[in-house]
Amino acid sequence: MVSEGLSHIGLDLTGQHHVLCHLSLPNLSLINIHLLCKYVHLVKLELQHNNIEDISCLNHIPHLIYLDVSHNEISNFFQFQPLRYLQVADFSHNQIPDIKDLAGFFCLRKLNLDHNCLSEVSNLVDCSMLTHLSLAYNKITKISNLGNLPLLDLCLRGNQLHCAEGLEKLQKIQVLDLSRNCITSISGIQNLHFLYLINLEKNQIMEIEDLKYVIDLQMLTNLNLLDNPVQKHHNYRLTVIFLHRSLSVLDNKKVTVEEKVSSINMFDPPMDIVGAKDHITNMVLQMAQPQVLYQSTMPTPNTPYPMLVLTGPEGCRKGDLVRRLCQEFSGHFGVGICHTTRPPYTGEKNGVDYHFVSEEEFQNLVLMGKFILTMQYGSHLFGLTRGAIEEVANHGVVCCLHMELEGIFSLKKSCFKPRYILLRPSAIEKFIIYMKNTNRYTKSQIDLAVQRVPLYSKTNEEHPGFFDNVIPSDNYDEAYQTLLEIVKVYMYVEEQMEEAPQEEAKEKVEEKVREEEEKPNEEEVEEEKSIVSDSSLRDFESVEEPATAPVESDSLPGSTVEASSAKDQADFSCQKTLIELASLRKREELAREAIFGKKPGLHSHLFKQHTQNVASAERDQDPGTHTRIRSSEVSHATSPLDVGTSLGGPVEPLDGTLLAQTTEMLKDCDMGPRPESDGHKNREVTKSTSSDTP
Ligand SMILES: Nc1ncnc2c1ncn2[C@@H]1O[C@H](COP(=O)(O)OP(=O)(O)OP(=O)(O)O)[C@@H](O)[C@H]1O
Repeated sequence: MVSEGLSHIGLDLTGQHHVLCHLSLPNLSLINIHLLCKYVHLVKLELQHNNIEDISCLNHIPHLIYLDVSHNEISNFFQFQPLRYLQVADFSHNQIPDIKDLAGFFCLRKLNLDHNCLSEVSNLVDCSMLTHLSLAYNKITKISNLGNLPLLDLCLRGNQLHCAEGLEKLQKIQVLDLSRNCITSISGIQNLHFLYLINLEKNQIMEIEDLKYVIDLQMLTNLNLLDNPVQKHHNYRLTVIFLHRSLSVLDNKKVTVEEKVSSINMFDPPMDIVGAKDHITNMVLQMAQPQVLYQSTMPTPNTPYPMLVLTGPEGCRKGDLVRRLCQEFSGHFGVGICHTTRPPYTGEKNGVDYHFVSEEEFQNLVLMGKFILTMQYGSHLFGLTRGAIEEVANHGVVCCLHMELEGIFSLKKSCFKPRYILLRPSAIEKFIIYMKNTNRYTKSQIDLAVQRVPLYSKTNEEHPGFFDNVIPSDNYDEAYQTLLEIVKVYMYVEEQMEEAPQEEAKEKVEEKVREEEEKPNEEEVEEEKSIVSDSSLRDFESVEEPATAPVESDSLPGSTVEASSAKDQADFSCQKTLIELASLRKREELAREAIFGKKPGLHSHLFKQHTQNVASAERDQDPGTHTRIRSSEVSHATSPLDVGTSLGGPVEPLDGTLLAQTTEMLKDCDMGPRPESDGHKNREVTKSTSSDTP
């Protein structure tokens, strides 16, 4: 029987004789193997699935490298002289109650003691070559005595462990199987940085929180938490995938790219996703409501309603800056008052600083589709309603707002095209001191604000042009002065802010325009020349209209895609003669007056560019180089037209052509106002209007 099991000819230790060095005798019901004492040259011995109890004959086989005595009846583990060359030993499926001293087994690399009766791990610390140890299905209750074995692979499956403590020093370990135990906490594995596979199937891990110990394991790609209570958690899989970005297999199932993206979008969505979601939500809710035509903010195809938005981390005093600007230049700017669920700070007034509402009220407003954007900041909700902007626009002034970055990402998706100014604290220490000194902010608020400072800088770096300007916010007064300079340029308000001289200049221009209208056609070219040379006119039109390409005029006014910002228009507007500009401006004013039903106020001068569509439709291009204004153009503007007013004020004369164009434009977009005016602030129309479209 033995001779049949022998194989593999090799040299004996002297190197002079050939010997058969492998012996395999499995499944033979062997009980006594004493005979093997004579086979001293064996290096590999396989005796699995027999009935062997005594293996002391191994004392006589000193060169053994591989030994498999699994599935026998051995209870005296390693009761033989140390086999100093033994590398692989399989003693699984026996009845071994404890591990004897293995100090002499210098070369032992793999030891399998599965399915025995071990209640603890012991006597292995001297196995300085041991890389694979399997102790599955024993009765081990505690991981101990593993010292700093160079283990790469440890299996403790099917024992009675309650925790993972005791593994801390196994710094090289790569594969850890702790499945089928009663483990509730995996504390102890957090520093095993080479782990790439952890099997925790069928344990008692309850909370996602318990997984914090694996979060820092950068090499971990395969985690099995099957049959743990934690799996019942809402969004369990995406949560784990999010917490551990390098996982490629979770619960024996491949982690897909879609899951990775979804998990990030769910738990740490990029700002543009947050903005887009917020925008879509608000738009869908808005569309479920009867549609309203907002007149005051209604952009022409090329001219957006002017708005100014200050952003930056909480505590950079953007709110104060907005309020100060609007107070000092109330004729030009008005604060758009947002809603919030946060309680008012000392001195804050409802309806002035915010509309302070309860969470329930806020949610109701959300469901009513009132908001253009919402965001949760800290534990409070903030939101900007369409009405808040309209309120300011009705006064014919620029709407000023302040908000966090998420708000901007959402607002950028809307039809509004504000100017965005970033207030950036560069001296963080000073920023913190200011926040502390106000006694307004809690520590966590300060921490959050400080933590978000880099977010703004990063957005500014990664999205060039995202903010129109960046102002250091370290010094409040300097920041205000810089802001003033900037808004003058943006909003064309320099003249109006400095008032008298510009007003005069404006009047002069208007006078010239009137004169122009009254003059016979043939004199126009001459007159144009004289007006161009008028320096006061040049002052009034101090900002040049940039050169351009034609613009598509069939865009949906106010649509997310089409409404172009004043900034964008710089690229599209025509080079016009000064007289033409003056005329256009005049006619634009008249059109506005008709729509608003009142003098439009200064903000019509705050538009950065002018309605090129109107211009191209209205002007009569001379075959020569000059553009002529038909005298009829302006005189038509005096024909009275009965249009319902948003404010119920007197109806001003309107240029019929322009109104027809506007109505046509609205019709094109399926959003024409109802013929009968209801005299209310806003009129309902049947379809989506100038408000945002998702
Ligand atoms: N509708 C909104 N959308 C997004 N963010 C908003 C909105 N309204 C206010 N915020 C922002 O929420 C944050 C908290 O508002 P809060 O009024 O408490 O700030 P603050 O202490 O006055 O900050 P700051 O000094 O920067 O004005 C601020 O950054 C504010 O700009």
